Amino acid sequence: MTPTTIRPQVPPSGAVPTEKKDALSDQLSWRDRFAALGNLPAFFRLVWETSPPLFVGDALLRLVQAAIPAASLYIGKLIIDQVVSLTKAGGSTTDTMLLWQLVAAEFGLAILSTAIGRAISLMDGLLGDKFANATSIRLMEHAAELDLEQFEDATFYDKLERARRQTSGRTVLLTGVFGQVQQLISVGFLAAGLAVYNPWLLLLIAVAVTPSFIGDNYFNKKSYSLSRSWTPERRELDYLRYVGASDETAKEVKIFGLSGFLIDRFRVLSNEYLGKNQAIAMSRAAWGTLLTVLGTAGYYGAYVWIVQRAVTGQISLGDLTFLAGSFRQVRGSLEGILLQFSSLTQEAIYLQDLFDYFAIKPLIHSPKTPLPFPRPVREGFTFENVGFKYTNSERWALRGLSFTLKPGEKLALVGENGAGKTTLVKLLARLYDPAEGRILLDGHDIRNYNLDDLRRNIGVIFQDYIRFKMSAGTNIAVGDIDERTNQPRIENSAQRSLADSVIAKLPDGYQQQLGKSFNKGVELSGGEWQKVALGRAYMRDAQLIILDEPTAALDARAEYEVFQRFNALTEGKSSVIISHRFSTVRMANRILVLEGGRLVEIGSHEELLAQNGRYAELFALQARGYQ
Ligand SMILES: Nc1ncnc2c1ncn2[C@@H]1O[C@H](COP(=O)(O)OP(=O)(O)OP(=O)(O)O)[C@@H](O)[C@H]1O
Repeated sequence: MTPTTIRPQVPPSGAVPTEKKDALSDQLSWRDRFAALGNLPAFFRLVWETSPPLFVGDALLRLVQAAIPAASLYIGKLIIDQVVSLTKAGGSTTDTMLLWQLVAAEFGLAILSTAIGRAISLMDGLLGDKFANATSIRLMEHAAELDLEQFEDATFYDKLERARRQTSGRTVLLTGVFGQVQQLISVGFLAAGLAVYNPWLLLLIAVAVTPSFIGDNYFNKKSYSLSRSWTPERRELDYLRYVGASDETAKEVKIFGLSGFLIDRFRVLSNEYLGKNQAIAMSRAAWGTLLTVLGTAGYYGAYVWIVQRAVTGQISLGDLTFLAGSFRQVRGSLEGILLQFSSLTQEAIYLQDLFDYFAIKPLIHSPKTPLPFPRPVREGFTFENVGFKYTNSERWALRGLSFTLKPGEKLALVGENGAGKTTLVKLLARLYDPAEGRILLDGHDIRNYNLDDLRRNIGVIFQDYIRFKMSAGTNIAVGDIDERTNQPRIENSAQRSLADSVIAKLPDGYQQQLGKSFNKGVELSGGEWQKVALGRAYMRDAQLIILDEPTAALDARAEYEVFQRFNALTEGKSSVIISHRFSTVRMANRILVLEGGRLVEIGSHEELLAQNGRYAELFALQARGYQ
């Protein structure tokens, strides 16, 4: 197996009950495997929901197909017996008639079997594709509900990754399970025929198939635990492949000459995995051969018994072919079922990943009975002793933060890198909830409002905004995606953010595909992208607009102009601006200075200069740079 097809796996963690299974994956017992089969009903429900007609059609066809082998063997027996009696008796026309009818029936069955086989693969394919699409959509829908914090958790990410892979691989499970049931029914018919002659034959079959089943099961378990323990590395391999071969990284990879470093790392990791996997594959092949020889010996034991009975005249020639054929088929099918059973349970265990992912519930959600969102906001947003720590960090990103953002106020956040400015903004938009204290809106905790209402009333443009590889118009419309067909509004927003002059230069104007990776796509400069992204803030009819340094790539004149216009255009609305340029910051009504997650100063530009504290110091530092 190449690294590309390495099963997505997860490292042990104790967060969710199912994770226990991860830690024990080396000791997957029969009980675990049977327990994993418990996922199948839920899986079938999902498949059924995908398309009831295809599901039923597939099942019915397989039922008919299951009966064909036994019927065909039985007709074969009748044909041979008929031929034998005809050769003995000289053959009358009526007897020959029956013979030809039997041959025609056998022919009919062969055609029917082929046709049904084709129809089944067609239905499996259609159903599998539909199921994969439906699951991908559910996956995205569920991802949209989850918290930002959950995405930043490595264990969660592994789970998401594995679930994502389930969507394409599940067709295998679908065909596998359907095929298993079909084969079981088929074996039932054939075994009934064998049992009529001698029930001991069935026991002999069981003995013949058990060794290779045990062997295969053992090796499946080994591959499973190997691949499961490899999730983090597999993610790293994916990441290396992306960094090593992507339009977004090509520039830096070239400049810093990183390709050798990346490829070496990839090679080491992938070879390590390959080596481990190869070892398992080789011992599996060796043991598999040995155990199959044992099984074959069992089969020939039974064959000898059948042949002997035919020679002594205890059974007819037709019986001989029927029994030998049935025995061979039952053995083959049973082996198939048992072998597939271990891979089936393995698939069912992987299925657990998908269900685990769907079972993750967001912690940030709307209350059952939300308060109506104030329009207009009357008192503003009040931080009351707010503290916040990222899950994966011991440090408080923000602590003891108290201030009020009044309606209509223009607030600027100032502080050195890592001071907590972006974190404050994320808390306002409820991307996270505070660990300590509360944030109030018009006197009520923001958790009491509908989450969508809150977010609809807050427009945030982050410093790492997304450069959608879509049209220029869509790149602005994402600010209020419901208005994406409202061209005047898009153009108006572009005008306000100064993106109109950028778009005017594009060959296809607002329809212009942005991003080089698409045909006829045009790449913008950093500053041009920012003007387009800023347009998103104007698309939205928000009461609070937050700009988290989205202007850093603008030249000084453009940034000055953007903020002058911003102040005029957001008249009456509250705004929060994060910028490291004091020429911008000083335009705000009030400036909030953060240091190490704490509020150290708050006031207007003049007040803070007069205080001669941290702000004055930072201001002087920057001013000196311009002298
Ligand atoms: N997703 C995260 N997980 C863990 N820690 C984080 C995360 N995001 C930020 N931090 C940490 O929280 C602290 C505050 O980060 P924040 O992004 O709020 O700073 P900032 O003031 O916006 O910085 P900058 O000026 O560099 O944008 C930093 O120490 C940072 O390392």
